Amino acid sequence: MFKINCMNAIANVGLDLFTDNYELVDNFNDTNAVIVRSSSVHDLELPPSLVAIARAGAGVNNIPLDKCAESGVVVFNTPGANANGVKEMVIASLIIAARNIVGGVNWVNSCGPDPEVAKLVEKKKSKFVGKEIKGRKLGVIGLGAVGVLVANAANKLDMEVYGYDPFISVDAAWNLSKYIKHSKSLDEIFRECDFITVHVPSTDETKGMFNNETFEIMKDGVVILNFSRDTLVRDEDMIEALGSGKVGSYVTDFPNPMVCGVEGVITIPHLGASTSESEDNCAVMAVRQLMDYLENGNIRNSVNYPTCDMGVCMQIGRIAINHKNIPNMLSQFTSTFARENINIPDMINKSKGQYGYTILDIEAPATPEFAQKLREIDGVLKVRIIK
Ligand SMILES: NC(=O)c1ccc[n+]([C@@H]2O[C@H](COP(=O)([O-])OP(=O)(O)OC[C@H]3O[C@@H](n4cnc5c(N)ncnc54)[C@H](O)[C@@H]3O)[C@@H](O)[C@H]2O)c1
Ligand SMILES: O=C(O)[C@H](O)COP(=O)(O)O
Repeated sequence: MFKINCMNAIANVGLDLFTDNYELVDNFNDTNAVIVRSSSVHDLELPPSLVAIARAGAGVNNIPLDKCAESGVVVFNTPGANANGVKEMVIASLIIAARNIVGGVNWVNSCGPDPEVAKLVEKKKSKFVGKEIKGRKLGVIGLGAVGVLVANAANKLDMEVYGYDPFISVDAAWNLSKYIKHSKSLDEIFRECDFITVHVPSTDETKGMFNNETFEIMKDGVVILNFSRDTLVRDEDMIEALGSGKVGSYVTDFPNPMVCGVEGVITIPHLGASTSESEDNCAVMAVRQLMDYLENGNIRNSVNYPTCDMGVCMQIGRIAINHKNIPNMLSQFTSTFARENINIPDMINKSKGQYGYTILDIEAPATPEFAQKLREIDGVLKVRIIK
């Protein structure tokens, strides 16, 4: 029986995939696997029973990836599963910002049940004249699952779209419309664009990429959309840039005490992926990946361990080993079985950065004694008996 702890509400269509061999538990401390959305895992002690964390979503900055890898805990995410939800929100936000819709709606609401409201609206609506997005320049920073969809959709709305992503994947490049201008530098995006939307992960490299220096390069009145993470923007610099008119409007999906209520900021309560479709997609993908890992040892869409797929075990036994990516691991694993005269008809060994993963199918039952011998090898982080 596998114990699963959901740290956030996860869509039933995903949870319903769990068979009788799974139990949903409230306690993080003796769970085998966790499903999480944006709750932070950083300050939690990882229990020895924990083997995997599935992020039902894209961003994994709420999970201590290295600490997990070091404890043999595989972290998964669900690439692309919520991208359409975010794309639609970005397109809505482009128009909301260009047309001062929030300002107009707030003003009408402030009129209360005034019997003259219809007349008043016609008299005062000129205060809320906006601009159309057609023909205006949009810069898309990060052309992954979300960025590509945003770039293509904005192009179909007749915007002139510039895209920047020095690490673009082959798949993303294939999916990108030929009408997107390829920017080779961030400066080009900053210099040329009327609207800039950012779709990169929060990392040490992307942290604070919107700051006084980069605002300096931008056009006056530029509109910035942030559906990635608040860490990408240096808030004090943003507030200054809004005050001086350098930035015309800042739409962010990540309210924090610095930007909430500041004039020119449109704060959305992290709703980019909050659609029933995105929630369902993420839940189904997260649960399928977890089940394949728990039942077969296979890894798909992990952010801290390599992709590794041996299908379903057709041999008598299977053992999965999370370990450091260092010399001599494999020979130590195979000799553990050779000493007992046990054949290994199939195996796979993959690595990602500092970490490695090996699945061994053996012609004998995988016993706790074997597992213990493997655990004692230097560099081994976790050993699981799959079958
Ligand atoms: N607001 C929401 O609800 C919501 C939903 C989904 C994702 N997100 C955020 O958006 C981010 C992107 O999501 P995604 O699904 O497109 O992820 P993704 O991994 O598919 O795409 C990220 C892209 O950013 C690129 N990139 C990385 N560093 C870069 C840099 N320095 N400059 C330019 N490009 C860079 C990568 O090459 C990749 O193509 C996530 O990491 C998450 O933080 C937010
Ligand atoms: O990174 C993501 O996938 C988004 O920020 C969505 O987060 P959520 O699952 O908490 O809505």
